[in-house]
Amino acid sequence: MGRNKRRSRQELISQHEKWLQCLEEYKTNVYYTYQPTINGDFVEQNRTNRKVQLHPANRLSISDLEINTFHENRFLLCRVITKCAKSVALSTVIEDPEGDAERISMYNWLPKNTIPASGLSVDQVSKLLPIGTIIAVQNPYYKIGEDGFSLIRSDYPDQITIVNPNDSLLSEIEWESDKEEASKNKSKTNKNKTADDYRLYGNKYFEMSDFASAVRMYSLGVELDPRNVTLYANRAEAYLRSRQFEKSLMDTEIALKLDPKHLKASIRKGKALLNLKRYEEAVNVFHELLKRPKSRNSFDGQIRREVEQFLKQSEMMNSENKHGEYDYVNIINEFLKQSEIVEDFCEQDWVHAGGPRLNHADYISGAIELKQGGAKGRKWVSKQDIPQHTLLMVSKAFEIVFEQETPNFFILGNKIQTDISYLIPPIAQKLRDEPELGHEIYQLHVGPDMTPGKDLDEHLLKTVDIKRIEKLLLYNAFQQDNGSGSLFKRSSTTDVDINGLGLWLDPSYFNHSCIDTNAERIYLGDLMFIRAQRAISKDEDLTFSYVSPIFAYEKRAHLLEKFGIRCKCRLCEIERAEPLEIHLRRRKILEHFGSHIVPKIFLEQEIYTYELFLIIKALENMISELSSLRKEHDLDFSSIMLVHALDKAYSLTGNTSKSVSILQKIYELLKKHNMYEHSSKFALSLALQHSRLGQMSPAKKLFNSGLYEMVAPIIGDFAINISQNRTKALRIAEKLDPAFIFEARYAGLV
Ligand SMILES: C[S@@+](CC[C@H](N)C(=O)[O-])C[C@H]1O[C@@H](n2cnc3c(N)ncnc32)[C@H](O)[C@@H]1O
Repeated sequence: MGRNKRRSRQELISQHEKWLQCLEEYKTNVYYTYQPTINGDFVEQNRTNRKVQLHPANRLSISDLEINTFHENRFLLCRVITKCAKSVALSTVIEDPEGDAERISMYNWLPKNTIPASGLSVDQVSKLLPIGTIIAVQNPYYKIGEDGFSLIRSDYPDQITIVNPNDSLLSEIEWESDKEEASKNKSKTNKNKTADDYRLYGNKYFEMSDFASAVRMYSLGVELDPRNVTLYANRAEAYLRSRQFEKSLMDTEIALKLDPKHLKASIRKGKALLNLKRYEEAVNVFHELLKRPKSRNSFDGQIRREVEQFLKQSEMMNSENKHGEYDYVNIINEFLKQSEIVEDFCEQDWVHAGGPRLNHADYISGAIELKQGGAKGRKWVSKQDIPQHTLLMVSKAFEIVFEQETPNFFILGNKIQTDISYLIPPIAQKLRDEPELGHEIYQLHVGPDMTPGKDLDEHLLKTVDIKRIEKLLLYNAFQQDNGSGSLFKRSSTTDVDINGLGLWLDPSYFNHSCIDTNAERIYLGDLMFIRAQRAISKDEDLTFSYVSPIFAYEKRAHLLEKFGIRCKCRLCEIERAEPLEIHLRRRKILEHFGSHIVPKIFLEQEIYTYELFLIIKALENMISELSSLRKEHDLDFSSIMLVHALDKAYSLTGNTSKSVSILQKIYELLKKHNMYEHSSKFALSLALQHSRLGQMSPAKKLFNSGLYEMVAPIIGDFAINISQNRTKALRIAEKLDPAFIFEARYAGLV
């Protein structure tokens, strides 16, 4: 047997810690070859994934496990005692109530495409199953690993249930290691601890930002003295810091019952309410607080100013939430401020400060409603006629990961993009902290293989179900850089180039269409603003495009396939019906454009004058051929980028007059389809071209149109000929594209 024998708890932990250190140091350099099974998952044997009833009679201990045995219909109750590591499987060390420890490898916890090595840091991965999490491993398999030591293996995330500490399953369970810890503590000096001792311990942990331990200490204090107001008030703050807002609110309410005038408990109650999106109640709490006389409870100076600030914020969020009134100029400023690049003194480098998460409220217009319907499932529908550019919805991301928050690796030469595996750990953590959120998030579409959220029972809605989170992200996550909505991408001249991958709940019920959409979205940091793209009639299904219609059919179809969508919009139907030769020819032209012309024109490769003329000729021929391939000219989006390149090439030669007519044609096409994100750019380019030709009157008209088309999707409809409005629009445009507005000023258009 020798090496097969089970290792001690200490050996297991120290071995695992070495492994964690190795992962932290080498990150993606650890490369694994792997052979996925036919269905693509890592499944060792085609064993059953039958659910086991979590009844004490079915419980196993580590000492009951037999090597090479699949313990069908049994479950192992255990607790995580080390941080999780992720290579191919997620691995950690667990203990059972009897005090035995063993390592466990859990497969298929993160999507396959993140393997080899996902690039998630140890801390990010640890959010999946933090230390102390109690799990029930169903149908555990016990085996000898490649290193000759034993391990528990689980192949299906839905076979691992995270057990709530209050679950009745645990009522009879006593953890041996807790008893040992308690007796160790007792044998030390702290035999007669008081509630106040625990308060002080809690405060110490709090100062070290270990909020979970602080909560534990305050709770021990509460057990000794259930009427101790300070303990509840302190625990409320520790809960706030760990973003457990329901629990925080509950503690503030107990504290305020015991002492209705408790200042800190009241402030914390307001903060918890604000975070729970109960804005009006938060306003009332802060408002009441400010009525207090200045001297009371030393309620003046700094604290009073803080409460005034919170009142202001709650009032703002309340009005945003109720009336959809947002201060766009301020929000854009906040966004830019939080997107700034700052100096990292440790690394002696310049880095992004972190993603721009903006503190603003959600809003849903009363003119729309969520309905169940047809083959596409749930959908937003207009309840009345809605004018163009009306604000339909504002939504803050449930969770978002910005590019610069993830290490950008190159594995075998390919940049690994932010993918949904980065979102799974923070969402798992959020649901663990606030299980009530499961109600909302689990209603999202999860594809055909899983039970719909509406059919899940109350208990399942409160569990952390990794497989379900992965699925719902596959169908609902938005990539900000997918060709629509990323506001600052409109300009190649701003420094701001921050994209995130996020989950927005209410916007997830907008269905897709490539063209003929009636809604459009833009992002500012983690906020998504959705407006009516055109005038909408009563009872219309509301749609926006998940992928830009400017993408070629093949690319759109490929992206949409991931959502399980075979799009039936006008554009897709026409393109699908086109003969193969036309497809191939178009693809060939676009490929040639992408590989030969884009680098010269857009990526600023060196270019000689004679080359420029050759490129212009080639582009003219390509544009004319693309146009002849598409009979419905109002749907000829394929040459948009080519026209853009042609315009730039003409500008480089100094021959402006030639680009005007060709730009004009594309501009009209884009405007016809209300594609303002692109049309505004063409209008502004056209304005500059006209001004270069000395045609100031059309130049100014086009400049105004471009300005309107750029700004109206952000702030809503406005009369551009009113000077006050124009000034505001210019202020916003200047932030989005400072270089362009500078040029326009120089050309006398502003
Ligand atoms: C983000 S969700 C949209 C809300 C979804 N209808 C629901 O009931 O939850 C995306 C899913 O909606 C459905 N869907 C959206 N647009 C569609 C379309 N144009 N054609 C078919 N199905 C569509 C697909 O099932 C897709 O995976």
